[in-house]
Amino acid sequence: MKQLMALYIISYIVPRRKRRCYPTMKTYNICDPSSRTTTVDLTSPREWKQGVQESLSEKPLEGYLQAGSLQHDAGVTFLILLGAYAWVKLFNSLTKHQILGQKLSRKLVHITSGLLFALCWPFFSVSPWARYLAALVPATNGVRLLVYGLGILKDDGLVKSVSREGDPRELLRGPLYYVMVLVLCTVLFWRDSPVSVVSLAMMCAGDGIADIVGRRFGSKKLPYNSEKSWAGSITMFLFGFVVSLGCLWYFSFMGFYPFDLQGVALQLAAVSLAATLVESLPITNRFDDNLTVPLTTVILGLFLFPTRSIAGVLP
Ligand SMILES: C/C(=C\COP(=O)(O)O)CCC[C@H](C)CCC[C@H](C)CCCC(C)C
Ligand SMILES: Nc1ccn([C@@H]2O[C@H](COP(=O)(O)OP(=O)(O)O)[C@@H](O)[C@H]2O)c(=O)n1
Repeated sequence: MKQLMALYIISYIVPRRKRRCYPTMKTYNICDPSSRTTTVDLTSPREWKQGVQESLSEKPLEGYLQAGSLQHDAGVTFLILLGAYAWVKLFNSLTKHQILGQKLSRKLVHITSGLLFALCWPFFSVSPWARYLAALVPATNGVRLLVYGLGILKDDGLVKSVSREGDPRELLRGPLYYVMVLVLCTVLFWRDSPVSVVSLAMMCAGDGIADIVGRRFGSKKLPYNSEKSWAGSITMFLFGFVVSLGCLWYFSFMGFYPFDLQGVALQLAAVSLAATLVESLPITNRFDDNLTVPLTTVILGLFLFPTRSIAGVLP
């Protein structure tokens, strides 16, 4: 019985539509249900950009899953909301049983939550409202952070797993900005552009690992910022680059845009370097990293990566 339930859930989550297939190699094919295929030879960043524009210029498949889309997407949203609640609860339990320290717990939630959320995007249908249903997940968590951060309700477990010192008002800064960025990246860029996942990878993985490594191994401070260290910044650059690359590969594997290592490596390195430099600046007291890092990535990413639309509207 349990196996049947598991099979039903998995079959429910993975959209019942033919995935676009981009083999992770020099060329990729767009194979959509009308069995039209386009093969573009990707040998340079320009070709990669042209290839992505062409693949993204395909009209969303009309009528595909339209009938079942809303139910499908609502079901996926509900499952992710449950997952989000359980994920934070898990870290609350690890902190409560002193398996994880509060600071490390917060950073691991910081690194994993947004990435796991973005990795669920392919399970939504091609419907135009999918992104808005998906955005309900971070938006709901934002309301939760507001309610507990303002002290309207109390949840010591939530506060302990996402705050540094256990002060509920901490939820109204970093964590709240974090979920706001998730909402904006979901609604504005969704699966239409690499900018969304690269921005989340830099905010979640890059900025998150900088804290963990920097606190432990950051004895050599930066010349222009005694609060930040070479170890933290170098790790942010490298980990942010690798996780961004992994996210692009994943979305290519799931059929959303082609992946060409040669085509994206330089762009990703530039974005990761820019985000790392901004994060290292002595401005954290006035501008939270959870805003400056994704903002830097989006601005540079819009110039470097092809974007089919912003907020679902052709530019
Ligand atoms: C602790 C967090 C940010 C703090 O950042 P910083 O100030 O230390 O730089 C992250 C807060 C996460 C939030 C409470 C929960 C977000 C859940 C997410 C939208 C969905 C995750 C779903 C997935 C399936 C686990
Ligand atoms: N580039 C960096 C970033 C953080 N860190 C370390 O991590 C701590 C927290 O960094 P942060 O203020 O950016 O933390 P969040 O604002 O990301 O939560 C810093 O006080 C440093 O000890 C570092 O050494 N180098």
